[in-house]
Order: sequence, then C-alpha cells, then structure tokens
Amino acid sequence: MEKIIQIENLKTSFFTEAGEVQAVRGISFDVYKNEIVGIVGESGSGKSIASKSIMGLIKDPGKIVDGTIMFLGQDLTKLNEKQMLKIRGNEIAMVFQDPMTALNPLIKIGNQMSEVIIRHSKLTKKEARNKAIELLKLVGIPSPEKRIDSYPHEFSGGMRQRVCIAMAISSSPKLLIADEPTTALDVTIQAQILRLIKKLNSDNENSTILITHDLGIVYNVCDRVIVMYGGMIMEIGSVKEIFENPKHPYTIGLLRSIPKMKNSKGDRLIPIEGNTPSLLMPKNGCPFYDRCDLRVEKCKLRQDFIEISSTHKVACNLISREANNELNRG
Ligand SMILES: Nc1ncnc2c1ncn2[C@@H]1O[C@H](COP(=O)(O)OP(=O)(O)OP(=O)(O)O)[C@@H](O)[C@H]1O
Repeated sequence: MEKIIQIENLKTSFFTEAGEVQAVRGISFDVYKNEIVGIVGESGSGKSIASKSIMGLIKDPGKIVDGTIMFLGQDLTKLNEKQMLKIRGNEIAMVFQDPMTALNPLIKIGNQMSEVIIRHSKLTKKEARNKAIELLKLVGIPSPEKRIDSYPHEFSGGMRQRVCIAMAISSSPKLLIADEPTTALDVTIQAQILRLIKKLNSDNENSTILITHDLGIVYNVCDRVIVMYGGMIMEIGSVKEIFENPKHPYTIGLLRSIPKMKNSKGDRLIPIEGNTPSLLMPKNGCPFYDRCDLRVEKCKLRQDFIEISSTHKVACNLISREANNELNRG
C-alpha cells in the first residue's frame, strides 16, 4: 500500500517560562492512501499539536524539536513558511472544530470559496464561482446557486462545517486533517458530517486523519486508530484490533468509558480515574503510570513498542511481560 505520509519520532515542545512543555514526545506513524486514521485520546494528549506539527502551524514558543514528516518525498519539518504555504490548504488541507474560525463573517461564502480556489488553481473568477457551486452541491448544501451569495451567519453550524469541508477539498488534497470536526455540532448533524467525510474519502481516494476524543466516532468512521496519551502513542492498530483486542490498559479504560447505545440502562460508564499527566518536563516511563491499576516498577522506565501483529502495536511493559512468558513457554 502506498504511504502518503510517514511520521518518524516527532517531538514538539513549547518553551514556556515554567519550562519545556513536551506536547508531542516522539510519535511515529504512517498514513496510507485512501484510509481514514483516527487519532484518539483525552484532552491534552497531544492530538492537535501533532496535527498542527504536520501542517507547519506550530508557532513560537512552540517548536518541532526532533523527527521527520515525510510527505511526497520531502521532509515537511525542513520547509520554510513560504514552501509550507504551497502545501498547506493545497496538498494537505485541514478542517477545524469551529467553522467560524475558518470563515470570515464579513465575506459571502461564494467569494471566500472562490478566493481559495483561485489561490490553488488557474481558474478565472467565473470558473471558480462555478466550481464553488459544484463543491457546495457535493457536500450537500441545498440550492447552492442561491446559497453561494449568503454570509456565514446565514448558515447553521452543520452547514457552515459543510462549507469548510468544501473549501478544504477544493484543491483535491492528498491528505485531509479533520481536528474534532463535529465536536461543536449536535449528534444528528455530527453523524451527517462524518458520513460526508467518509464518502469524500472513498470517492476522492484521498487519506484522512481524523482527530477526536470520541471512540464511538472512530469505530464508525476510521480504518485504523492511534491512541495517544501524555504526548505519546500508547497503541496503534486497525479498528477491529483496537476494539476487539485492546492491549494497553489506557485503551481498555477508554473503551470502558464509552456508553453502550443498545442497552444503556444496565451499562455504567466507568471513567478512568485520575488526571492526565503534566507535560511540563515529564518523567521517563509510561505516562499512564499514575492512573494504571496494573502498573509495576518497570513501567517507570521507557516503554518499547511490542508488535501484536503487523498492524497492531502497543507501548506497554505488561504486554512485553506477557509476550516474554509466551516466549519462555514456547
Ligand atoms: N501554546 C502553548 N503553550 C504551552 N503549552 C501548550 C501550548 N499549546 C498546547 N500546549 C500543551 O500541549 C499539550 C497538548 O495539547 P493538544 O492541544 O495537542 O491536546 P489535545 O489532545 O488536542 O487536546 P484537546 O482534545 O483538548 O484539543 C497540552 O498539555 C497543552 O497544554
């Protein structure tokens, strides 16, 4: 399978007065053509900073301190802002949580879309307007010929997010990064937007990174899952592997905390106790140590990834102990 992006040992920190906040602490993963990869984790686990690092959107006092981001044969961490501008919004596009931050409230939707389209193509104003109408239709905006002359506030939240998605895909990006694209929307609209993202992904054969704190969304939309915690990857695998055979105590805890829709009466939510760790000069070892019921002394040391299968990896010493026992028995 063709790799669209390869991230290797990415580290991103913020150099604050209090010290170095290690927001992303050496993550590695690939995204293949035509797949949707979910990055899931609690608030503060480093999901957004990881995606902003890919987009070249880390600003002072933040800095990518190590690692490579290989995209179409070039390392994005080595590009300057001018070079990055050619890629951002073009070959890699992003959809954010709040569509209002991406839209200018004072400019008609059509004009905003045309501006983006013209920036990345050789189309004339008229052609760009027609393309904008086509795109609005594609993302399910009714009467796009009329709505194109509306202002953002004349759209509902869900419709605004559709407009943002239309803008993001206007350049046919190879990679779409959607950062909590439905968090601000109500549940029915959420499902519609997620279905749209999935459909566009398969129709356009692009790749998508979907950032969310909601494992239910991952289950319904993604092909593979990256579970992040404390700036690190705890577990990575296909949706089936993570949901049917989770290995990391953190993943297991996250899964337990999802309400089961079918028989919600009897099911109790079991939240993971404790708080997420501080990323200000964090200790070595497993970031989940303090909250893990199964922790052993060894977990204070660095965790290596254990391969459960060619697609399923987990950073947990308990698993390595399990694996070692297995080997010893063998
Ligand atoms: N400008 C900044 N200065 C200092 N620390 C920052 C800055 N931006 C982010 N961080 C820290 O980086 C860490 C990771 O943040 P990030 O936004 O990636 O988390 P997240 O998993 O996306 O959470 P959420 O789901 O709440 O968006 C957090 O501990 C946060 O406090």
